[in-house]
Amino acid sequence: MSTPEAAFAGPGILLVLDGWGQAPAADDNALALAHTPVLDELVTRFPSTLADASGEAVGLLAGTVGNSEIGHMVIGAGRPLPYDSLLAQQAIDNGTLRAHPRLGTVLDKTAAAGRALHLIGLCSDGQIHAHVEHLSDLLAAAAAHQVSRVFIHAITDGRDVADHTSPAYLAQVAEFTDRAGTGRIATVIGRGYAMDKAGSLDLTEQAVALVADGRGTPVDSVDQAVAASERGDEWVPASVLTATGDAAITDSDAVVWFNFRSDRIQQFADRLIEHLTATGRSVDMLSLAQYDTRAAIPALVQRADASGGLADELAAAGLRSVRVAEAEKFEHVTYYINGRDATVRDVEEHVRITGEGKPDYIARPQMNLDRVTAAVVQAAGRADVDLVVANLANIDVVGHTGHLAATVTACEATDAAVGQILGAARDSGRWVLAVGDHGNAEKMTKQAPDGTVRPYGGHTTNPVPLVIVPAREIRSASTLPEKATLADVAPTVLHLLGHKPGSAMTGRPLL
Ligand SMILES: O=C(O)[C@@H](CO)OP(=O)(O)O
Ligand SMILES: [Mn+2]
Ligand SMILES: [Mn+2]
Repeated sequence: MSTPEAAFAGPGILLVLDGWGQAPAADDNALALAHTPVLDELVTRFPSTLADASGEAVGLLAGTVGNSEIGHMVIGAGRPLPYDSLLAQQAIDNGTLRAHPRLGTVLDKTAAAGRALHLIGLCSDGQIHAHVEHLSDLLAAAAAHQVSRVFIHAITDGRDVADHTSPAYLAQVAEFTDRAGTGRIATVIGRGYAMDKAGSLDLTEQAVALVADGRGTPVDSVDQAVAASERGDEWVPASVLTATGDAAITDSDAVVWFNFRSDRIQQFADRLIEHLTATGRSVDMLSLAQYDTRAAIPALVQRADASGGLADELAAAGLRSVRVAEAEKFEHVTYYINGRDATVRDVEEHVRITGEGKPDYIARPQMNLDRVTAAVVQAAGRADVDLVVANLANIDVVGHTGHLAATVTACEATDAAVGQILGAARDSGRWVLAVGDHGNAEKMTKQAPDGTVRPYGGHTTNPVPLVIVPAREIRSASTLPEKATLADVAPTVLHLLGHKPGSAMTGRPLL
């Protein structure tokens, strides 16, 4: 491997622009509509390429949109990692999920005792947190083990899929139960409540009371539940299907969570476990994939090993890094980029920027970007810091609102922040590697199954820009390979820092 050119070598900044995808200019492309002189100049003036951030290139099923977890994990690991959604799908396809001994034991016990099985999860095919078809396999397993009382506690989406599509997914669930010959939808609630991860326990408690105690608005149909929301599928109020009858969790029941991604379901799982324990109910609980809950829940699919990534290499080389992000993406530049490892290594400093009050992303698309930027600039000015790792969250977080004008403002705010960070990098003699973790804001509409084009705040399969800004003016024009993936980021970062890629990394230095 060659040594990096002098203009590139040395301390640097790894800047993840969350949700920064590439697509041709169009009237639903917020990044193209926004006035972004800094980002525009970045990709034309400095070595840049497009990196794959979705599907097989990062460890997802082919054609699956990228997401922040796998995006940051692959950026850190320097190799694609079979993600939980892929592992769950493989376990379904090869029959090991429904034949899982842990599942079999729980189902047999439940059937023998005449107890109920509760299946809780997000009902859509967004494939970021869950896939509704995984529920179908669990229903088939329940039927095979003669569990006759099966209650589905459905969480509606509207974020990873177009809004107002939840009735179609709930109809699909009804088809699954018909086909399996067991199971009924017992409750419905929006993910805004059931999948809060901001610590808003008042929201989580509504989901807990619904599922554990059957406390919610009585409804005659799932459509009635969905129609009661004034803010789309994400905020469907806690609803109890009267036709299903009493589906509260009783002692010795079984609970299986079918989200594969932990971050947004773990707060609910934690609180449900605590509530059941406090009310003297002991249940058998399983989760599809591993959750980061306070009390461990046995999982049906084990996580891929993500060790040997950037954090381990930086620690081995004694290179100091400062990680900066606002609350929404803090775990991404710490826990996920470190390979789902919560250890804070001696050479790491973590800076979490929090705002005041409840964020309103449409009213304040700037979020707390000024403070994130200030923290990055401050860390960049420190001679003892080899690498600053930062996530600028706005493009993705505001993009999720599906609100085009607010997302355009978020892109413009990000552009100005990148401008300031580039200035600080020049002053401190640092290179900057800027990269998206998956697409989002470059596509703000989606065609619904009925042919209508609707606002869409979710992620995309588009590639992401990857740019390397040298520490000093370059004389010879360096170019990057035409094709890259997120797995190339860690090897490139280590190379720019004057080190070899880790032996576990399969990505390559791009310079
Ligand atoms: O907000 C989230 O939970 C997902 C979308 O469902 O986005 P991200 O992968 O960027 O966290
Ligand atoms: Mn992201
Ligand atoms: Mn996102």
